[in-house]
Order: sequence, then structure tokens, then C-alpha cells
Amino acid sequence: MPKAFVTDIDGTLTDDRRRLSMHAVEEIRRLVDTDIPVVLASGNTVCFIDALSKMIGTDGDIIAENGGVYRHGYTGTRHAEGDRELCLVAYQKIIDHFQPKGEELRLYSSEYRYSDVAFARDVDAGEVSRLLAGMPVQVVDTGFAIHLQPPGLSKGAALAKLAKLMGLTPADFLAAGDSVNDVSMLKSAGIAVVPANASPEARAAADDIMDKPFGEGTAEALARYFP
Ligand SMILES: O=C(O)COP(=O)(O)O
Ligand SMILES: [Mg+2]
Repeated sequence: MPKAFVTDIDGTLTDDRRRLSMHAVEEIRRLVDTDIPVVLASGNTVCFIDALSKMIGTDGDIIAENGGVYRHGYTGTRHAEGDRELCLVAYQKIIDHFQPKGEELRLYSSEYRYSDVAFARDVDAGEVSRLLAGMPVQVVDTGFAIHLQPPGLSKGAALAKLAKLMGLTPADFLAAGDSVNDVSMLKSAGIAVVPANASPEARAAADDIMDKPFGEGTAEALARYFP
């Protein structure tokens, strides 16, 4: 049985309308109540994940901004990595490209981010990638937002660092995710599971693909791997 659990949020604990699965929450609480560490790992912000961590009842071990930020416990040091200024320069280049065409971009919670820039999927992520080719910026389309993040950062890279702070290794974890931004975490975990809605990239990185989608699939995985 794995020693710990790390999970993506959007599309893995929620459905495609971002509605949280109560069944997945119940399963996570069962882990917490049996002293199994649970890490919430998302492209979203620290404050978003902290609120969810508090209301689910995990212990504040989090990975935010697709691995740009990680923290062990609510009172641990918030480790924010990479050069966000570069991502903001890249974002301005995108604005300059799309605005003349009448295509407006919508930033997501920029004032609460330390490492990346996230914006609405109102423009084509492939076009954004081509536009930024040659710049030291990763373009990540999670299915819920487009992220510009510094090179080398990922949920998997952050998991390796956070696990060390927790006295664990990534191989000690069961990992659950649904999208391309989870692949690095799925590949480094001891066991990788994905719900039925997972993207092709996430499915390719999984050891086990659940029959059920979204949070129901993750609840299914927790019952299976943490009986
Ligand atoms: O913030 C996003 O883009 C998606 O969030 P997730 O990593 O929890 O799926
Ligand atoms: Mg997701």
C-alpha cells in the first residue's frame, strides 16, 4: 500500500464544471484520519488550494502553480521558484499579438501568483506556443487554463522536493491526475492512477485507468489502493 497520496484538483477531484466530488472528499478524509499524508497539487494558486485543504481537512501540504510553488504544512516555508517577470514579458507579447485582432485575454488571479501567469483559454494554446517559441517559458494548457511558467518547473519536480521535506520519496506516493500538467507527477509516483476523463497524455502515464470519471474515479482509486 502506498505511504502517501498526491492529487490534482481540477478534473481529478472535481468534474468538468469544477464541482468537487463529495465521494472523493470522504475518501481523502479517510486517508487523513488514518495518518496517510495527502498532498493537493494544482495549477491553481496557493490561496485557492489552502482554502480547499482547510475545508477538506488535509494538513496544508500543497503544490501550486503547476509546481512553481510548494509548501510543507500550513506554517511551512512557501517555496516559490522561477522568474515570474519573464512570464509577464511573454504574456505582454501575447497581448500585443492578439489584441490588434480584437481578441482580449483574461488573467486568472494574477495578484495571488508567485511563479507563473495563468489566463483563460480564449485563444489557441498552440498559437501561443508558436508565438513564444525560443523564449525560456513553458506554455501549459491544462484544459482549465493556459499557463506560462518558468522552465524546469512541474508538479513532478515540486513533488520530489516536497516529498523530501516530508521524509518521503515520490515512489512512496499514489498519484492521481487528469491532464498534461500531471504527467511529470504521475511518472515519478510509485503508482499512477487517472480517472476515465483523463487526457491521452495522462492516460499514457498511468498504471491504472479508472472506470469512473472525475472525482468518482479518484474515489474509486482510493478505495482500491488504500483499502
Ligand atoms: O489551474 C489549472 O489550470 C488546472 O488546475 P489543476 O492542475 O488542478 O487541474
Ligand atoms: Mg487537472
